Amino acid sequence: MDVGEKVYRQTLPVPMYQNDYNIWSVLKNCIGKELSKITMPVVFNEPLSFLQRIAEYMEYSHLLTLASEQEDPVIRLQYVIGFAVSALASNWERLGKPFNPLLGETYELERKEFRFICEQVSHHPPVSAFHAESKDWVFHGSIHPKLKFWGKSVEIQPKGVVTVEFPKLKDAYTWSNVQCCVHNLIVGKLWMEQVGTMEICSHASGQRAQLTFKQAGSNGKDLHRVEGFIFDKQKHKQFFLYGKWTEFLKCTDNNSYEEYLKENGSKHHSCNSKSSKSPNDSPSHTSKKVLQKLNSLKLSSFKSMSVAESMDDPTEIPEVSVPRSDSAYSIDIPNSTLIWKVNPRPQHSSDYYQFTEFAMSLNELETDMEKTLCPTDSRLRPDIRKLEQGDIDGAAIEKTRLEEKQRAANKNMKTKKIEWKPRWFDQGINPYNKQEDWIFNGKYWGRQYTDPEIF
Ligand SMILES: CC(C)CCC[C@@H](C)[C@H]1CC[C@H]2[C@@H]3CC=C4C[C@@H](O)CC[C@]4(C)[C@H]3CC[C@]12C
Repeated sequence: MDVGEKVYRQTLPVPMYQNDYNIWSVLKNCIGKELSKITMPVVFNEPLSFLQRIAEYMEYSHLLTLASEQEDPVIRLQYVIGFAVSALASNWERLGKPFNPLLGETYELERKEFRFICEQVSHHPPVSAFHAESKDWVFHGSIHPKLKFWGKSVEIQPKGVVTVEFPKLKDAYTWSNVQCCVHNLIVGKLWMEQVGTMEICSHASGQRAQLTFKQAGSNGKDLHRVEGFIFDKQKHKQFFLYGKWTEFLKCTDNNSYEEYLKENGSKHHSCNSKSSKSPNDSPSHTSKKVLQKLNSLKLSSFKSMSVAESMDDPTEIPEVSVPRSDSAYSIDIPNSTLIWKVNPRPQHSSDYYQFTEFAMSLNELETDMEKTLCPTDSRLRPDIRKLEQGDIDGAAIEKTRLEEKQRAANKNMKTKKIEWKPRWFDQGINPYNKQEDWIFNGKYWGRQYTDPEIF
């Protein structure tokens, strides 16, 4: 470490309260609701706001700096892909629910390499917009998490676009996030996977990468696995990428990969046209046994779920168990380079909501920070602070108070016909892929806040 480099907190004030409540007893009342309307008892929460959770994308931001230093656009693209995959790593085993951000809530993070700001720009539907910048790159986007219940599992689709720009290089990349599935809502131990296809486009070079986040599969052998290709402008496969979003990402040229396939064909034959189709075209089906259980729970709001469509799928793993990844299956293809590797979790992580070291630091009120912090910053939320300190009852009281305060404020605005306007982002169109997006207005760091009182 450099002398004088800032040290951030590496743990929380107290270990978490270990609850053994059944999540289904709460969730059965939430079927069909959107994420911002799901209120769960605070014991299911982790002491972070969803805005802080988005800031966790930044843990491996050095990959963007590395990318900005590359002259070869295809190597640059490799690092951008590494960054996109690395941004998901902190989700591994994180099954606590982050706090729903209040409308107008903000979260800033200033680190040596970058500064980051996130704002809750809409409450119904919930949309969070973020913008990070360093001297070499800009990373921004908006996220609207959409929830879909499938009975024993829930699928969360983080709608929205993310963009990386290298202004000096006049280069830009966009992609959208894959889906996140949480399993075993009714019985068994919760577990999570990221599934779907991620397409990363380089708008300057016309190159494109397609990555498949695989479903664990019937024997769990593909648990957390990511695979895909970089295509050149003529749509020829140029590089093969492989790894796990929880561990690492490697890259090799397509010739080495094909050579490897010829020699090891039967052992490793994924990522053909069949599996590169989104594995999530058919979300997990609900088996008869589970259906019976659901019926016995007499769910009134059950109509909104499509559970009856395909009742038993014999190929499916029983969802009550957590699949184990077959690490022996880890492949190492000749001429590979390691693009990204995960930081190990702190030893005490399981007593602290499975947080990474980076996550542990996010709610820290650093010395003198209060003097400059925007009054709507997540760090100043009393419910999150109380949970972090182990005061479950206090956190619950504060959480209810804040939610009621927000409801009253919304009602008040409605009667006065005032429309909420986010302070730091404007609704606009993404210049690269023309999708709807939220654009940073640049004013936050001037620190002239005209803050609404939300806490
Ligand atoms: C059972 C249900 C209702 C509770 C699940 C709560 C947790 C596990 C859910 C709720 C919202 C989810 C997040 C919503 C959006 C994103 C952005 C995406 O880029 C990575 C995954 C991530 C960060 C999800 C991780 C899992 C998540 C935090």
